[in-house]
Amino acid sequence: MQRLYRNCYAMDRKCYEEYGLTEDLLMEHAAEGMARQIRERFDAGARVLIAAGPGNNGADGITLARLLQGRYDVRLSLPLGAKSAMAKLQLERARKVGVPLAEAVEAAECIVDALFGAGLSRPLSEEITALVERLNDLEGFKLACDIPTGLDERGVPSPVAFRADLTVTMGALKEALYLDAAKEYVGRIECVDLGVERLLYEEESTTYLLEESDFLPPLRRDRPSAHKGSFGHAAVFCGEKEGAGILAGSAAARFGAGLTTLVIHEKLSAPPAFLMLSTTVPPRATALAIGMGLGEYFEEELLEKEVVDSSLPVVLDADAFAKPELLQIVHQENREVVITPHPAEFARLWKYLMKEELSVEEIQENRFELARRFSARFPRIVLLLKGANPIIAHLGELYVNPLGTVALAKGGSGDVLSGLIVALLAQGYEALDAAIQGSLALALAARSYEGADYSMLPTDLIERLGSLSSEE
Ligand SMILES: NC(=O)C1=CN([C@@H]2O[C@H](COP(=O)(O)OP(=O)(O)OC[C@H]3O[C@@H](n4cnc5c(N)ncnc54)[C@H](O)[C@@H]3O)[C@@H](O)[C@H]2O)[C@@H](O)CC1
Repeated sequence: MQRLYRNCYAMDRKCYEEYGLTEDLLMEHAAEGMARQIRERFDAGARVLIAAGPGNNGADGITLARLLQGRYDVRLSLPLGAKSAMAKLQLERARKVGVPLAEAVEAAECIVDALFGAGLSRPLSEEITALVERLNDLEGFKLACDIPTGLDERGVPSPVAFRADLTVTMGALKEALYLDAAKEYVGRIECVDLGVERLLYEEESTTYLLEESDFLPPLRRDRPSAHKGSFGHAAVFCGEKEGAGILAGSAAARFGAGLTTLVIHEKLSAPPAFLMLSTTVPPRATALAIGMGLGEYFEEELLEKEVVDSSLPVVLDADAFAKPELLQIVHQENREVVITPHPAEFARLWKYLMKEELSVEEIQENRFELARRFSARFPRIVLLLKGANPIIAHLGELYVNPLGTVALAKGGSGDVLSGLIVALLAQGYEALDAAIQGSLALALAARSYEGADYSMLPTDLIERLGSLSSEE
């Protein structure tokens, strides 16, 4: 797990005030971090085009030009000149070592975007937009300095933003790089130390980035005398769209629940043989999941009695967010509760609980902030806000999972996720751990799928659950 920050200003200040470092020193490390990435990828003589802006992001780029000059065929483009004091100083140094200025943007094996970073404060002009488009159209490897040009401090992209293969970010990881929309632009992300170890640079944070190594597969069955009752009993409500409930139930069984029952309204056509059926929650159930394909089958009274009045850990998903009777659960703060809305469902939930209308676009642009606000209002509830980079919120802390792939963009992935979470709740995991591990398992299962990304089925995910490891 790594820490994420809204910005690095306070930590930069600490470097100056407490550690006696200078801006110059920090910048040298920033540029050296980029140079290292380039040296690892390109032989001497390769052409490197660096587009540098007027501020300190540009100054990082100009410093990089100096570091590479002599070994590479460097071209430095300064479309807006050098304006900050550091940019001017770095340009003077770059000139002295003979860095050539590019008249126009020209083809290169490596293209570095150092136009704007953390300081982007207004929309890109037409001239810069056209420049970024030209850079995007070039064929070479694309490296963004700190933050791709065009992403604002939240990570919201301008209509045109630099599309990087690699973003080398300075000092610490920023939330903006992990907004869903930013995933189109950032490419791989590497963080560079700025003259002190990251441990000394970083301050406390309440936001974390999940990594592959955080995944712990469900407990192995290492007690030979154990029986099915030792691994919990997941009860999954299976409603109108019965496929959703069957997927969730199958995922729960595959992810280790000792018993899984589909709670149904009437007979199912052909449930998998390993799932049991019941019209009520079995008395020995240890966790519930409800909402996936639920529709209108179940009477309100039954839901109240079997789900709301129960104290069992519960996952609420999909249609559950359209049922006020089920949403009472969000106020049951002594219960293990995981809610897994996608942005449109979160909008509906927000309106109901917070009495405020939000569009899906507003939610997507402010995912971190809204997840924080939700958690401040309902601290005990575990929120898993779905998206390209799902955010899990609990007690004011956020956990971001960047590991999922676009292969998951298919109906049924969310049903599998609910199944994973309820399987872990049934086995006794706390809600936060169940949400984190379920989310990681889903992402790792998708990454281990070898077919074309458009072809993955939810059942492919379920198949892979038995062989997941964090080394994948
Ligand atoms: N301690 C530090 O401050 C460090 C800063 N570093 C670099 O400095 C960057 C931040 O530098 P700055 O704060 O100077 O910010 P930027 O260089 O990102 O941009 C600020 C400059 O661009 C102008 N500007 C903003 N939006 C514009 C727009 N749409 N069109 C035209 N001009 C626009 C501003 O007026 C200002 O002159 C970081 O992203 C990072 O690359 C690194 O060198 C590490 C240390």
